[in-house]
Amino acid sequence: MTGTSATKYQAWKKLQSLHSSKSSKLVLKELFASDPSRFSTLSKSFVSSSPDVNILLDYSKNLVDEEVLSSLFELAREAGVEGFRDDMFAGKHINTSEDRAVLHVALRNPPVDKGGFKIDEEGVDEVHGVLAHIKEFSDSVRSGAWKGYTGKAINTIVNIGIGGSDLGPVMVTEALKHYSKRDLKTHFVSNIDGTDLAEVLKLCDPETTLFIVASKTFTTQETITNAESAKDWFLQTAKDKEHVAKHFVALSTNTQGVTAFGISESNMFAFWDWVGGRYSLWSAIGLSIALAIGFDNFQEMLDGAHAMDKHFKETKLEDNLPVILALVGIWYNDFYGAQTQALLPYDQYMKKFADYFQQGDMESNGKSVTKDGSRVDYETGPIIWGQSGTNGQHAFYQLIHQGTKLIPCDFLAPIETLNPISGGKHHEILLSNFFAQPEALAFGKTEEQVVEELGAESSNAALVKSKIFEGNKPTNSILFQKLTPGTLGALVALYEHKIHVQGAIWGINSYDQMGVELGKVLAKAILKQLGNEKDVQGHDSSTTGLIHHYQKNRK
Ligand SMILES: O=P(O)(O)OC[C@H]1O[C@H](O)[C@H](O)[C@@H](O)[C@@H]1O
Repeated sequence: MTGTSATKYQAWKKLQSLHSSKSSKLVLKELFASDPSRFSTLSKSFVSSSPDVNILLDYSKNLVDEEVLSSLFELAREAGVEGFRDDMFAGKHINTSEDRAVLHVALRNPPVDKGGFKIDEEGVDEVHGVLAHIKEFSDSVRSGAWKGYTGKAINTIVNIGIGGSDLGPVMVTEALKHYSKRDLKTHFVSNIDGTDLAEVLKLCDPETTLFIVASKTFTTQETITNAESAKDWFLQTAKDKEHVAKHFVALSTNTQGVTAFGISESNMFAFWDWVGGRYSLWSAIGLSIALAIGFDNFQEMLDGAHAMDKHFKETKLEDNLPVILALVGIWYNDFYGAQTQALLPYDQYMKKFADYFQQGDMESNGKSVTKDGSRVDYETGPIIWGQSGTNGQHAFYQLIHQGTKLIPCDFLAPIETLNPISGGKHHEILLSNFFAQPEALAFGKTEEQVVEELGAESSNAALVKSKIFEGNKPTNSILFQKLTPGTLGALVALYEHKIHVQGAIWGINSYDQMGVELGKVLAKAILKQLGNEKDVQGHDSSTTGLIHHYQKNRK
């Protein structure tokens, strides 16, 4: 079961020996040549009718054969992935270090009599009440019924939050911009750097701006400081503290912190400790999303995620999309030594998708001890990076094609564009690139092809070498129908569950984030010492030197 060191599994040992014995033979060109049905065998669909979602995962361009794949599925079984998944859905406290359930799936779960899972955990029965509150509030702001202190409707939303209280809403409001109410501007302030807030405030009118203070703990220094400064800015004009109620709402699990800040409980949208920050966009933290795209679209996103939850929970491992993504990822991460994983959406609306999963994946699986406290002797979470195609092609793809590093890539694209301008010409060009890149990465270009192409110039041996593409670079291609709220919900849930499966196999706790604490504690101690050179105590000479340099040179 999870908590076990992954190297102890028989299947892990088998995969190690398979890697040594056959990795040189896993050549995509040959694998495809010897099996004309490779695509149909190694591609799987996820289809939902309500909401309408259709996602095809083609994983045939991976360095795997039947034996490797079946050993990977054996690994998942041996590691107890199915039981661990069921424990999550049942509300067991799988976040062991914090003794918490992990129930982002409950946030998008319909009522049990409408086909939802039965989940027993305190707070789960409050989920639909909070959603109703989100609906009521977002409807009233969007319709103009909610008035600011001078009687004007709200036309600007500022979400103040950081990490999971920022990245999800930022990514989704961008991804679903097509569905948004354009006369309601949405801004996000996260950084403690005063520039972030100052630049956003320049775009705001206190009479028509609504601030959402989003913080699970309501203790996060950046968020509370930004929220206090926003309140001061607001009161410079509004004067009376009573007016705060019309312009500030809070999203939090900490009622006491919220009321101490001056926001009344009726303007607070609650969630629960079993919602991890990086899994919280489905909760009250999604209020800015509901405001931007309307509650019905927000609900459709939840429904799309729930459809993926059902797929993950009920589909056998071999046909289970999150499991497949997780296992091929482990193959490269732990046996080929790949350090990173690129997410490359060929959809401009999804330009923040990789940024979002940097926190989603790296904060979840950036761990080096197992749940039972042993140091792992294998690699855990990959470095996640990427950006929208085709921009990436003109920036970093050179290294993916011809560099020395193995970079597994996920390509994602919609079949239908939401903006078929110029008769759909742009989309055809975009998709031709989406098809071409994985093909080029897999099959490359041989020396013979280069020589033939170069003709007379082929006597220049260095030129020939520089134009060879070795190929055999692995990719997944994910083709979905259209970027609807339901589809986005399903895609995000797909990657969430991929992270869960990988964490289960590595035996680590994907649901705490102890690694972000130390820097915060040190910063608080340093903040107290910044006033006076004499107070700078207890640091190494580098840190002391840097602080003194700052103190001597500040104006
Ligand atoms: O929502 P908050 O409590 O303000 O937390 C915001 C963020 O704080 C930390 O950085 C955590 O590592 C993140 O997981 C969390 O999302």
